[in-house]
Amino acid sequence: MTDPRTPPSTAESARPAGAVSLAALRCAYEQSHEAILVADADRRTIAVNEAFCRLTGLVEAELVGKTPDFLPSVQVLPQLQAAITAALQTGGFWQGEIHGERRDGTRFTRWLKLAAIRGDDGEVRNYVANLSELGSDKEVADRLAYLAYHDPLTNLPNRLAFEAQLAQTLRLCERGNYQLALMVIDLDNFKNINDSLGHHVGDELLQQVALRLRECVRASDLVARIGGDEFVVVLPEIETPLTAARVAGKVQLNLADSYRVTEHVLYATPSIGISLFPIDGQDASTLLRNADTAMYHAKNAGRNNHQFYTARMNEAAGERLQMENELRQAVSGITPGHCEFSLHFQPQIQTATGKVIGLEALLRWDNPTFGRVSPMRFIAIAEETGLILPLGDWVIWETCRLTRSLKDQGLGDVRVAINISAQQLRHDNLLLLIRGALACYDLSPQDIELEVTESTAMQNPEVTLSILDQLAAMGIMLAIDDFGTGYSSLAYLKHLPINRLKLDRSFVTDIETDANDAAICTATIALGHSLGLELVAEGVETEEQRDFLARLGCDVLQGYLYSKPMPFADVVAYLQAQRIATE
Ligand SMILES: Nc1nc2c(ncn2[C@@H]2O[C@@H]3COP(=O)(O)O[C@H]4[C@@H](O)[C@H](n5cnc6c(=O)[nH]c(N)nc65)O[C@@H]4COP(=O)(O)O[C@H]3[C@H]2O)c(=O)[nH]1
Repeated sequence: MTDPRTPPSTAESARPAGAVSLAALRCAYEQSHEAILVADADRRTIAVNEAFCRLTGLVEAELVGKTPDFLPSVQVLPQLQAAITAALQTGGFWQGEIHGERRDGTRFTRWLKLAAIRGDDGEVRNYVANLSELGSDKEVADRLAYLAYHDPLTNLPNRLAFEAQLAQTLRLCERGNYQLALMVIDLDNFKNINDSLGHHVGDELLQQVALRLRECVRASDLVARIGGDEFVVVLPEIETPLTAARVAGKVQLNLADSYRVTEHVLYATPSIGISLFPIDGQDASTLLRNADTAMYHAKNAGRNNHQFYTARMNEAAGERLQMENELRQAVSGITPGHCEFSLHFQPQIQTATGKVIGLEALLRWDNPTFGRVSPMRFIAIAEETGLILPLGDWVIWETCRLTRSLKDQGLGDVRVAINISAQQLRHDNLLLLIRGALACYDLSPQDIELEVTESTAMQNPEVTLSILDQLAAMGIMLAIDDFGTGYSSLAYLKHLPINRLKLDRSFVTDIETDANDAAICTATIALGHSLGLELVAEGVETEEQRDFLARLGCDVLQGYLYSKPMPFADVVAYLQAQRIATE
């Protein structure tokens, strides 16, 4: 199959050079029934043929030297204009249906083919626009082929075109004994950007990414968009895997640069998975599956990196599936007598007094097959599968039950913080659920606090704001967790009804040795205070960190220096010991 982006080859390319005179070409151009416009590299009209003048009702003299763009009487929608520009830059060609108006006000519809003509140095010399009637079998076929094989946003080949071209390239590689590399590229953070800044920003970002990707590879390499923020690059005939690694490095570097979209400066680093033909697969679907697996490993390895597929990764994928099944069973098997989940609690200490003023509830999962599984791991799976909703409900009810138990033991002067994930926050029943659990255990809203991560708070700002407003109106304290790791700005946060910022532990860890981290902590504490927020530092492990944070005026400290998260029975003993010590 031919790339539908490729302009149909001219008859000239099949003839010996010089066989067609310029005069003959001029004549063909003049007598063509199709309206033709030729522009220079700055998109200023140089010439139009008679058919063009007939179509538009304009004369050549009115058009020559004129911009904007190719077709003065044709209205091109702004989105279409961006797509045309992107297509001309990436593939040198665009075609599609357009609507225009003649001088007399009547309207016309035509099929436009637009080609960028480049000189030997690769620079654009001219643009040629060709407008033909819709409706001939050939045009309809061209049009359908174009739409079927293109991603309309970036004008890159779509998944269908990619699969067909990859299959064809693989046959050539097989015959020629060549190696081929397939890269799956996923944008880190794209969902965040799309959710928080809107689809139009997301769309434009994807168009810019498509352009940068094309710039990273040769014209003969295939670049396609196969899903929302998922792109693929195929490098045929590579000598060694090192070539693929080099290109991946280049893609990382290029894509990691900032993007300017409307008034926003954005960052969207890539996670890249690479599979190689023939060692990682002989056919398109195996290669794609394996590159995808490698891409997930790149994401887990901290994003913004590339990973080559290895057979070991499939074992890990198998393990991931098994864990998902176990988690599903564990969630559905929660009964009063049997539960693989439990809550641990970590104290929060008031810096000024050294008193325990709060606890953070942290979920634990002990599974017969996997043993104790880190929440970083199983919560990610629970979020991907939707299991976080029933699991999160359980955490809320269990926290309230144990908070009641603390009160009954005379230890009720601490507020207990609960982590809420993005899906829970946006689920209709959250408010009802919290009201129900508080009422059931005879607690007041001030007995608990909800923590949402910075990135959760940034998603769908309008919806988030409305939910947080309702929670705040109930009298529930709200904290932003992992602060400093996401995209938010304090300017946005000041509109949220929050009480606390939790400084991410990655900044606290190196607070004494890393000047940047110290500066971030200092600035965040000062700015947070100026917005009337309380600052909580997470991950305080040493006395030096404690003293440093105390000097900066951090209000509350939490970390191994005071205590690791502990089971409920231990927390009761801990609080009792604290109480005796301070009495
Ligand atoms: N190295 C070090 N680590 C410290 C220190 N102090 C506390 N930590 C750890 O830091 C994490 C703090 O919780 P988080 O930021 O909310 O991060 C939590 C939270 O995002 C998530 N999580 C835990 N429980 C729940 C839950 O019930 N619901 C939801 N949605 N997420 C939860 O899992 C994450 C990890 O939880 P944990 O493994 O319990 O890890 C906890 C805690 O054990 C320290 O001094 N040094």
